[in-house]
Amino acid sequence: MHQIKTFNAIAPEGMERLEKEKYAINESDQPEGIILRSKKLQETDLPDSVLGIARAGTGVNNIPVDACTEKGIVVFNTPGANANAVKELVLTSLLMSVRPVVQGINWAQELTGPDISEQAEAHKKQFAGRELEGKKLGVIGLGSIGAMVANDAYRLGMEVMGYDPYVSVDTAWSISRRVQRAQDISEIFTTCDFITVHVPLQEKTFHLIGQKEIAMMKNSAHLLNFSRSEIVDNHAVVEAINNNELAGFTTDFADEQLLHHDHITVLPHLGASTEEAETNSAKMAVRTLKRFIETGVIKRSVNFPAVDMTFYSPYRITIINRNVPNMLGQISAVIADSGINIDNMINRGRDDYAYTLVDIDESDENKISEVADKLRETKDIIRVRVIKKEEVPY
Ligand SMILES: NC(=O)c1ccc[n+]([C@@H]2O[C@H](COP(=O)([O-])OP(=O)(O)OC[C@H]3O[C@@H](n4cnc5c(N)ncnc54)[C@H](O)[C@@H]3O)[C@@H](O)[C@H]2O)c1
Ligand SMILES: O=C(O)[C@H](O)COP(=O)(O)O
Repeated sequence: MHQIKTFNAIAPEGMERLEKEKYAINESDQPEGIILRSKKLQETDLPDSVLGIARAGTGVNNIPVDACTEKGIVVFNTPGANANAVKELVLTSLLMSVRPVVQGINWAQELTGPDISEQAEAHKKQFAGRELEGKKLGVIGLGSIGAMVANDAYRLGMEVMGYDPYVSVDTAWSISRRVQRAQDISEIFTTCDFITVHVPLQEKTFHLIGQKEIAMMKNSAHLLNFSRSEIVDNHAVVEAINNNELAGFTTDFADEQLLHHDHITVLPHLGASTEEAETNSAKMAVRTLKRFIETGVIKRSVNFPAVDMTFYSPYRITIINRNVPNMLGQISAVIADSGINIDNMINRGRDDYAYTLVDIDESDENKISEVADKLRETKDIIRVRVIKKEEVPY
């Protein structure tokens, strides 16, 4: 039985793909796999049993990824699975930043008397807004979300400029050629009426938008943050808005200093909270983790290379090692010295670590267990796993 632990509510459409005969959910404190959303794993001791962690979502800043890599724990996420949900909320927020819709709705609810309709007509002017058409939107980060926001904002009639020095080839192909490319991030800050940021939280994106960057923006600009709170310096935002140096801010991340401010809208991290996004993310996370547990195949990992090989042999050995010279030679030698024939083998490196799958033409479990122990004793090998090929019913 494979033991899985979950944190946060993971959509049942995903969890039900873990067959009851093979998987036990939240029944052990020694799980092989963890599935979670935004739970901060930094606050949890990870037992040695953990092989893989699947984030049903995109941001992995709630997972101690470097520590996991050192322990040979593979971390996965679900790229793009919730992008449409975030895009729709960003577009909603853009529209709400120019139309005082919520204020109008709340005002209308308070109306009393026999002439409600006349009162509404007489006072509607106070809720007049502006239009997005013809205004310029800057999109920082053209990944799954940024690319969708850029394309759809263009379709709404906005002029759109994007900035992403690391944009992937696939995403670059999906972006409308009418979206202008900024050569430098300052072009976005100095020329745009609306600026939305869609980058991961990393050391180099912490306070990517701070006092200096806000000072470059138009006083009439509106800033949106649906990425992570720490990417924008909220204190600098409040100061700038109070000094009329920035017109407004919408964020998906609650922070006390942002509350009860007329020009600041705070949402309770709702970007990915749609039925569709939760289902997509859960299904993708479960599929990825299940494949890794059952076959050792790695896909969509944020800390190990993608490695796939069809599993034909009776047993597979998976090896995580430091990416240093002659590891493959050592692995092959240990296996050959044990008299085991290698059917197939694949190895990929990523930064300081590498991952190897070795399919062996051997069914003697004692012999396989001995060779696995010898591999574990080899310098620079961090983790070794033996997987028995499961019978696939026809
Ligand atoms: N509010 C929510 O509920 C919600 C939902 C999903 C994702 N997110 C956040 O949004 C982030 C982006 O999500 P995504 O699915 O688009 O991820 P993604 O990985 O597809 O795209 C991120 C993009 O940012 C770019 N980038 C990285 N550093 C940059 C920099 N310094 N300047 C410009 N571009 C840079 C990358 O090249 C990449 O194209 C996630 O990391 C997560 O933190 C929030
Ligand atoms: O990074 C993400 O995917 C989002 O922030 C969604 O987080 P959630 O799964 O906690 O809603």
